[in-house]
Amino acid sequence: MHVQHCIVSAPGKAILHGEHAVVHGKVALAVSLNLRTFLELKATSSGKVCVDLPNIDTSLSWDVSELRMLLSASLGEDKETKLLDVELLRRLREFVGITDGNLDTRSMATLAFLYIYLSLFGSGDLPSLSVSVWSELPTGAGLGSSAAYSVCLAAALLTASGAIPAPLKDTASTARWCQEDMELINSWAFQGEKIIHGNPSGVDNAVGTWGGMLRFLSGKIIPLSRVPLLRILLTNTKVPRSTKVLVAGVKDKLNKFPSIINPVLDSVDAISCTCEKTLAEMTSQPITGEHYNVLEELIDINQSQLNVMGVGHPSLDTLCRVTLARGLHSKLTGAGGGGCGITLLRPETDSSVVQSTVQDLRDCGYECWETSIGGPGVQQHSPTSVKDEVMEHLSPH
Ligand SMILES: Nc1ncnc2c1ncn2[C@@H]1O[C@H](COP(=O)(O)OP(=O)(O)OP(=O)(O)O)[C@@H](O)[C@H]1O
Ligand SMILES: C[C@@](O)(CCO)CC(=O)[O-]
Ligand SMILES: [Mg+2]
Repeated sequence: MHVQHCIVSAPGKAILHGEHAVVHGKVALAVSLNLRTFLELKATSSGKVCVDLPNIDTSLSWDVSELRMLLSASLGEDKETKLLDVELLRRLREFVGITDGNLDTRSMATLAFLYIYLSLFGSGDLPSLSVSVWSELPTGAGLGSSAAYSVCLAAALLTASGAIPAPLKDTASTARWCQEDMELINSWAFQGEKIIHGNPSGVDNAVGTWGGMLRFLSGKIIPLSRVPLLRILLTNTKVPRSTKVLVAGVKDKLNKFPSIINPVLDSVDAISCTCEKTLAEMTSQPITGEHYNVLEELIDINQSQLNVMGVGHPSLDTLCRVTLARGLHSKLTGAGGGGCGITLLRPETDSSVVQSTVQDLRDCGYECWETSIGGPGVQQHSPTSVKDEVMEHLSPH
């Protein structure tokens, strides 16, 4: 089988409110970032499947014939399956050499790739191909790098398998899939997230697929079309952590103290709903300082709730303290336990205040970006439309 060459990308995300609570059926508000993951898929005739993941120093290849041995007769028949195929996953874990509890970056990324590749191509000839993925996002830092990776894998492999058409027409530089195709991409990306995360809510892959700002509740995705332009400072504390471990920790706390933790989760839900209402008001009425005061208070309360859930970290306390000393309010974003935080910048926040804050945070060893939010979801690119820097990482000379 010969597959088509394609380049796709998907955005990372920041969660404004509702991380962790969303895993337990509460509302989350999430927004795409202008930092993206790019994937290039090339057809080859080498009889091999090659994967290059430069962000995590990984370069692997397998003979198509050895991958075929992992398939059982029943595989690949249902391209819309919602449940993980535990038997395929068990074989892949054995093949990749993963023992239970092993969460290393390379194994998780390899497992997600092989699972989607074999599931989508398993019913026919397995094609030789090479896939390279490079991201502008920090890996494992709360900005949805696993979801952007999974969305890119799903979009490229579904397109290559012919399950969905390539949307890019002759002269266009970028193109997006239709709603139905995006739903299929999202459902396969969710499988990738399950492999990497254990028990994901699906909010991260939804933002990676659709982009923009979303309200997410129990798998239901509502795009928020009218949102004010928010200025956000992103800070990476560079403290490593694993989303899978943190999500499991909150579940343990909930099981141990249901009457204590359930009300916290309900309260987070109310934070997301109040934030959504405030954002809506900011697009239908003149924006006032009071709107920003409310957004700042919600950030402070939500950060305290996340600490109660056990997903805070001293590095994040430092972020909140350092920014508050400049009058700015911050919270962790994503799974917490280190990783990234967001700081809300008011429209009147002077660039000198932002610069001094960034300097204070750099002095703590952190990395900062003032970012624009609401970038497009998954898209296909023509090779000439991708920045040279990105192409250099995808196909180094
Ligand atoms: N560019 C990439 N190349 C290869 N693998 C990646 C890449 N980005 C993410 N991954 C995979 O995703 C894993 C990180 O996922 P994890 O969910 O822990 O963090 P995150 O998605 O960045 O944060 P959060 O889920 O809190 O938003 C890595 O261990 C790796 O397996
Ligand atoms: C911590 C969490 O709520 C967000 C991770 O970005 C996990 C999830 O929703 O899958
Ligand atoms: Mg993740």
